[in-house]
Amino acid sequence: MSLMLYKLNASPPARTAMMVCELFKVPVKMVDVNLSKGEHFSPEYLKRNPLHTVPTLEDGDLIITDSHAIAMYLADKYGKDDSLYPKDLKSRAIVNQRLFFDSTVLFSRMRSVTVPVIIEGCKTVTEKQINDIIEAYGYVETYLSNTKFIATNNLTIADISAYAVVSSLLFIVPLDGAKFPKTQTWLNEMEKKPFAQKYNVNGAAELGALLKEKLGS
Ligand SMILES: N[C@@H](CCC(=O)N[C@@H](CS)C(=O)NCC(=O)O)C(=O)O
Repeated sequence: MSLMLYKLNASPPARTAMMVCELFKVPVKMVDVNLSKGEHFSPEYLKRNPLHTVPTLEDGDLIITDSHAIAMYLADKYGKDDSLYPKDLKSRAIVNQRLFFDSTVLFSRMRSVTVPVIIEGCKTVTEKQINDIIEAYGYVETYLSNTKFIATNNLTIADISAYAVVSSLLFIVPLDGAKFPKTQTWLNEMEKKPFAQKYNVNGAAELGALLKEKLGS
């Protein structure tokens, strides 16, 4: 039986889940949830996910409602080896930390812009929001100065989730490649990957266009 992934292409966490499904060749049926039509507030969707967010993964009677938890679960269930989500205790702890960094720093700084602009009709991005995003780029740069990828010297699921968000943040604050050269190189490398071409590039551009339209810029 195939799994169900409820998603929206413009959503960075949904794109993380989509890319992870692609990487692990998960037998999944992807279903669009149109947030602008309020489909995430339908009684059926709220029953599935009381947080009314995308992505939501359904695997039989198991429902997971966070992209990071989805990535961890799919890696454990479908990973052929442990390279994308190491089993070694210390490496796994670092990957987990970077996933939580994505959730609590990168994505939360993105959401602090997208909610007011897309949902509440705010027409400006404040200097504080811009500085917070630049600070977040600095954290990514520091991580990438210590290892080739964001958590270890190999690609892991932490790169997928951070990439989905950073490639979207660029539409709010372009990356200064001279100031953040490791981040620029990492982004370029990530963008070339087939899973990114298939499930990230267009969705990020869609979000960028939506932000531009809402900001009237
Ligand atoms: N921590 C969650 C965040 C998911 C999230 O906030 N998704 C946004 C779209 S990018 C959403 O569904 N927003 C609709 C809402 O909050 O009502 C994850 O990583 O999956």
